[in-house]
Amino acid sequence: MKLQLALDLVTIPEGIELVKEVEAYIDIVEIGTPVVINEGLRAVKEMKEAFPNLNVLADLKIMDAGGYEVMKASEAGADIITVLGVADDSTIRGAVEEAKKQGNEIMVDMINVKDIEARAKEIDALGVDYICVHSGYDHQAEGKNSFADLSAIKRVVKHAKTAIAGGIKLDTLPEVIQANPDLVIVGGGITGQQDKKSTASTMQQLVKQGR
Ligand SMILES: O=C([C@H](O)CO)[C@H](O)[C@H](O)COP(=O)(O)O
Repeated sequence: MKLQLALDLVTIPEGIELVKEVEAYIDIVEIGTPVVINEGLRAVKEMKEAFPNLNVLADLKIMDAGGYEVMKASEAGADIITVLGVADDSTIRGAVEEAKKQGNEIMVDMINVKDIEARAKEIDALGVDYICVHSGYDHQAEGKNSFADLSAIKRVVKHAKTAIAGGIKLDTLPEVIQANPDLVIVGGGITGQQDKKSTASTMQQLVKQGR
């Protein structure tokens, strides 16, 4: 099981400073959608240059032009790129094809997918690398989480790795780990803490106890 840090509400220099603090405790650093909107793919490039040994995920949440957008993110240095589960199969196929060419990985974000189990089964057959259940900021504001969705995809996904994101904090991490995802994604649960280093370190220890 691995830990991904999501950077959403920071500038590039703030993100780099933050990763310096917790680099030893994370496996993947995510350039969040708001950062890509504010700063462009330059944020991916600068993060990869600053931390060549970390995997960098570009959270583009691709909805169309899968192949083209994966190509641009790959040029910027992304190792993993996100595509939406609600996108058309042709978009996901294009993204997978391009990522394979570039030696990168595709994560499908299941945010707002209504029939999680059925769609996860279809997406798994498209050859993606990760399927991620996700309660976004707006769902979190309504008190929702994705813990049940994680169990649902674990029942049907046979090939892809599974991931979970959305409002995960130190106190809810043990429940997440029990469901045994391959990857846990944490944003505010680390970036919003006073002591980011010790929070990330404790989270890493818990995640490592999972498989
Ligand atoms: O993808 C995300 C969200 O849609 C905003 O871009 C976040 O990276 C994801 O939710 C993880 O962040 P936290 O919810 O703060 O843990």
